[in-house]
Amino acid sequence: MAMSIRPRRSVLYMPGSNARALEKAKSLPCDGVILDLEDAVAPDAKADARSRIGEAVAAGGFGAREIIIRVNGLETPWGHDDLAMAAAAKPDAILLPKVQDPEQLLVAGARLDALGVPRTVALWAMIETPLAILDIKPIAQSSLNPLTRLKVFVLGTNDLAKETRAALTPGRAPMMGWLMQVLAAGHAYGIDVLDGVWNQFQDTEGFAAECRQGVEMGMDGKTLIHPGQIEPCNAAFSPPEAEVVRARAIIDLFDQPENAGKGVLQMDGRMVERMHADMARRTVALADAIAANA
Ligand SMILES: CC(C)(COP(=O)(O)OP(=O)(O)OC[C@H]1O[C@@H](n2cnc3c(N)ncnc32)[C@H](O)[C@@H]1OP(=O)(O)O)[C@@H](O)C(=O)NCCC(=O)NCCSC(=O)C[C@H](O)C(=O)O
Ligand SMILES: [Mg+2]
Repeated sequence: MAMSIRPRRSVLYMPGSNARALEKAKSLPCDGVILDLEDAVAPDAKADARSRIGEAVAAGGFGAREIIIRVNGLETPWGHDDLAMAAAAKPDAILLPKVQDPEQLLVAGARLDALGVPRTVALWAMIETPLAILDIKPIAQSSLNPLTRLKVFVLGTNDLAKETRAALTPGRAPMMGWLMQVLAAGHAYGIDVLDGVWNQFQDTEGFAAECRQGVEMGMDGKTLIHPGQIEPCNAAFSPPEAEVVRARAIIDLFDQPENAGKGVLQMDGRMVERMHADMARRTVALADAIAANA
C-alpha cells in the first residue's frame, strides 16, 4: 500500500508582529511556517500580532505550506486569547510552547474540542525544558489519546540551553543525549521531530553542518529563523536522487513474484531485508510528496 507522508524539511518561524514577513510566507519555498506569538513578540505587541495572524490565516493563500500558529502558554496572560484566535482561524496545527506534561496537551485538546475545532487541526509540542526531556515518553505516549491531537515535537534548543545551562556548541555534544531521547520517544509513537534553530543565520557553513547532523540523527526537518536558511535546509533533508533510485530498486526486487516468500535478498553485494523495503517505501513516499509540492 502506498505510504502518505507530509514533508516537514524546513519550517520557518515568523514573528506575528511582522506584517511584511507574514506576506512573504506566501512565496517562500519552505514546507511550513510557524506564525509566532510567543518569544518573538514583545508583550505590548501581542494583541496586534494576534489579530494580524488571525486575519492572515483566515484569508489563506499559503499554498501547500503547512501553517502553524505558536500560541503563548495557557498559563500566561495571553494564552487563552491566542488559542481562541487559533481555533477560529483553523491553521494546520497549533504549537504549544514549553510542554512538559501530557496534561497540558489534554487541556488544550479539550478546549479545542469544546470550541468545535475539527481534529484535523493538530497540536504540536515544543520540547524545550528539562522536565519535558525527563518525561518525554509519557508526553509522546499521550498521542495515543486522540484528544491530544499530538503530531509533531519541535525542539526548542535555546530554551533548553537557558533552563539547563548547557552550552549550544557546534556539534551539540552537551545536548546530544537529550535530543536523541526526544527522537526515540517521538518516533516510537509516530510523532515527527523537528530540530531546533541555528541562531547565527549568517554562518552558512555552520548551518549546513547542523542540518547534516540533524539528518543523520533522524530529524524529520529543522526549524528556521531566516528565509536564507530554507533552500540549504530543503537540500539537506531531501533524499538524494541516488538514494531514491536505490529505494525504488529495493521495492521492485521484493515485488518480484519469485521473491514473494523471501525475507532476505542480496542487491549489488549488499544484504537487503524486508525492513529495508519498508525504509525504501518511506524514502520514495517522501521524494514523491516533495515533488508533488514543488
Ligand atoms: C533574525 C532576524 C531578526 C534578522 O532580521 P533582519 O536583520 O531583518 O534580516 P534580513 O535583513 O537579512 O532580512 C531579509 C529579508 O527577509 C525578511 N525576513 C527575515 N526574517 C524573516 C522571517 N523569519 N520570516 C519571513 N521573512 C523574514 C526580512 O523582512 C527582509 O525582507 P525584505 O525587507 O523584503 O527584504 C529575523 O530573521 C527574524 O526575526 N527571524 C525570526 C525570529 C523568530 O521568529 N524567533 C522566534 C523563534 S526561535 C525560537 O523561539 C525557538 C525556540 O522556542 C527555542 O527556545 O529555541
Ligand atoms: Mg523557546
